[in-house]
Amino acid sequence: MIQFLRVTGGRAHSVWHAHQNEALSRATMDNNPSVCETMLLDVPKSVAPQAQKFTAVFIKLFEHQWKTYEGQKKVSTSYQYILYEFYANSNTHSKMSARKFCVGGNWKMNGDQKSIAEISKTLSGAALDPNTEVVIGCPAIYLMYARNLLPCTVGVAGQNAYKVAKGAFTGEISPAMLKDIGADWVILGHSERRAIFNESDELIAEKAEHALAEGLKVIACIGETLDEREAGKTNEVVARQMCAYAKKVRDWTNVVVAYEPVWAIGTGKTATPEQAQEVHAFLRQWLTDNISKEVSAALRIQYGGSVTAANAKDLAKKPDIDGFLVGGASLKPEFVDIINARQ
Ligand SMILES: O=C[C@H](O)COP(=O)(O)O
Repeated sequence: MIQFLRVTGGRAHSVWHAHQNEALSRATMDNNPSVCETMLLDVPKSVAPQAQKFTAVFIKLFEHQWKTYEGQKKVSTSYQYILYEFYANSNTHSKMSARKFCVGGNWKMNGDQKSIAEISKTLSGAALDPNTEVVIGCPAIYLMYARNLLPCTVGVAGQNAYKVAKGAFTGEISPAMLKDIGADWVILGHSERRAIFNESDELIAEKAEHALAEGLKVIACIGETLDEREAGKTNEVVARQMCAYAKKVRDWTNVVVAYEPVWAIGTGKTATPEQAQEVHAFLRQWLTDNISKEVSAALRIQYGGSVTAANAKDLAKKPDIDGFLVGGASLKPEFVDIINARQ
């Protein structure tokens, strides 16, 4: 991927270079820098759509070049600096985008037909970052309704599913049923299921095993309580929860882990980006040590717990945070900004 982006970036830059003289002379003739800017911005769009993320860098490149062209000085120094920044930026971005950012909205036991229609309208009318995968965890009774209203690019998740396909399990739903009505994901092991409905690590792992076998993708939740954090047991707790999943999950391709510190859920008390990153980095290392380097590099780890539009951007900058699982804010228009946090 890094090599691909280097090549793409390099190719886009070569074409930019080929156009810059013409652009600058046109701008000079017209005495109008915007002519030059328009021409240069067209280059990455036409040559390398994959490199559109670097548009901001091209604007910067243009600005520096224009200033130096006017002043006829330090052209090569600023040019080298900008190129350095361009490639540094490319590498950072490629590392971050190796795992597709994934934002889940967990509506929990909220919503009715009217509010679901409104949220769906907001999401349908918004420009959602195409580099972010979006999944909505909807109450089971509204899943089909939401599926029909949400943009087709948005996945739909059940918030629970039992560990067998069918039978005498009054009140339960199965992964097969979720798939049958168009859901492609299921959220399992949420702390509310663990605390209120007494779901054990083992039951949650069995549910994950069965859901994966039925072809659903799984958001596998983990996270420590406040007491556990204060007792210095955060790593021990999340490792125990991961161990339970690992006993049942053979193929991690369709799994996203959601790290949700229980003390941050619905409390307005978000983990700082540093606190979240620390646990995510621990999980990444745990995956390397206990599963494989490949799984560790590819598995997406979401952060959940009082994520809002105000804190999403800073959290999203952390290298091991690959998305969010959002509760309250996913019911509001600000969910769009959370989806677009990496932009
Ligand atoms: O599944 C989502 C989490 O429980 C976070 O909920 P929250 O964003 O309302 O804190």
